[in-house]
Amino acid sequence: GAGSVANTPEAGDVEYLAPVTIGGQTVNMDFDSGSSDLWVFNTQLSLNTLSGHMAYNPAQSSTFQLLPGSTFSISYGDGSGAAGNVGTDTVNIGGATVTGQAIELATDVSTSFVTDTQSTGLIGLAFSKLNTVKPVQQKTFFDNALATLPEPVFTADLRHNAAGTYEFGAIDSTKFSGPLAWTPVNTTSGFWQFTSQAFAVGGGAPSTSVPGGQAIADTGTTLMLADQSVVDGYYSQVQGAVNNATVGGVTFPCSATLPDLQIDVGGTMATVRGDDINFAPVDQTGTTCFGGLQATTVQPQIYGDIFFKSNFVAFNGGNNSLGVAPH
Ligand SMILES: CN(C)c1ccc(C(=O)NN)cc1
Repeated sequence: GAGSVANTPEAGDVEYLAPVTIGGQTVNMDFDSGSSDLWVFNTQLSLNTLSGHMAYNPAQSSTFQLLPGSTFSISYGDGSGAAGNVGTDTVNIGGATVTGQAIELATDVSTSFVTDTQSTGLIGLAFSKLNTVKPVQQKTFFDNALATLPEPVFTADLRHNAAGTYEFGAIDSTKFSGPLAWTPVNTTSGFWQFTSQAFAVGGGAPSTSVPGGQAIADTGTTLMLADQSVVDGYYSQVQGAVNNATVGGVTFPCSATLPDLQIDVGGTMATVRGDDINFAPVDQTGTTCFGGLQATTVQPQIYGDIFFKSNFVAFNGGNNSLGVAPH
């Protein structure tokens, strides 16, 4: 059946957590459409590492089974990562249930995961070809659930500083305005990748072509990382915007009025609200603010939570497409 859970932004909308029940144990996890491993903090980790975290205890689950000899090791775009061993258990997300789901048990996690005490791990929702388990690659929760879901979809409804929803198996049309604009997904990279070749600022004339012209929909990335041409074009319209090497990206006066960004998603222009591009102050005085839109020098571009705060997104694993609408 379908399943729906509330998600909650951590402070500053840095990441969005939602409850997942594994072998009867409910933990909060980071739903990540930009990776394909489900890994958890668990009782194998040291007490120091576990301090402040919830943890999954396989010994307390009557349905846990170890996968002997299986290991995982994952690293993310920001240099963070985790590694460990693997078992299977029953996973239930708001009623959507999978038995025999690969549960990757971290025995090593990088610092940023240790300090992020509200998160018990990640649930990867990209394509299973990116899963890192060896010797036998494992499937994502969504892949395993596909055949049993009423509709082969999951949806992300992320909001600024407010509860939203992750839903499996249904599209709740009360969560967005107007029709969903559907775009085909190129699954070759293993990401939810689509064509994004143009942009406009504050309703101005659309740009011509953005180099590379590809982007992925990634709920596990906080910001929106776009080609330099998009970043330059956008911030040229923001008084006082500068590339601030010290803080590592574009900043502007917190008093600036930020224009909306229109960005191509498979041929339809989606809007990212200017307010959501004012990400956070960089100093205690709240004078200088850090942009939610930043540059990436690599392709594809990464449309993270900044994009999702203005756009409801449906991920269709039946025909490999993305549906986008303002919310
Ligand atoms: C350190 N943490 C919480 C991360 C979580 C997710 C990611 C990521 O790139 N997801 N697509 C990176 C880091």
